[in-house]
Amino acid sequence: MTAKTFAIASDHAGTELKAALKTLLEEQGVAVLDLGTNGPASVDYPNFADAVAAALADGRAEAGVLICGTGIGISIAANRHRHVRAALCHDITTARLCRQHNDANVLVLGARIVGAEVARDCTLAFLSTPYEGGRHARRVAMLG
Ligand SMILES: O=C(CO)[C@H](O)[C@H](O)[C@H](O)COP(=O)(O)O
Repeated sequence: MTAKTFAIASDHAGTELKAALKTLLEEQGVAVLDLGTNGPASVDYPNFADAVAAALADGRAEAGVLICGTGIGISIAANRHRHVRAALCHDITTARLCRQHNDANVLVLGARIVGAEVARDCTLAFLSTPYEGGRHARRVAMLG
């Protein structure tokens, strides 16, 4: 992943994890565009998936991180956008493989499912793993 700027967003279930991952990304030299939410008030995850998708579409960011309680709802919402390949990851292996095989451009995490350390590992793997291309390129092209 060669992204210089990551867009990051969560619903109310993911604000604490979002803050931790924002710091982690910044420590890795990545600029972070924080698209909310930033408080405990209950919000609707599709709006935050749409915000990250818009940031990718207009070039404000090259990659994203999305967080909700399970990661499921916000993944479904993000993947309705044709330019988004959002991967819900639960471990370092899926975070690595979604980059190598799927050229995922959005990492999705479930804040109520994975612990903070696993989420950090997933983020670092996502950030450091390049897309392999080759046989995967044909398949990824079929997605869009
Ligand atoms: O939509 C979800 C499941 O795919 C997310 O996990 C949400 O964060 C969750 O549904 C929010 O639940 P809450 O009871 O309203 O906090």
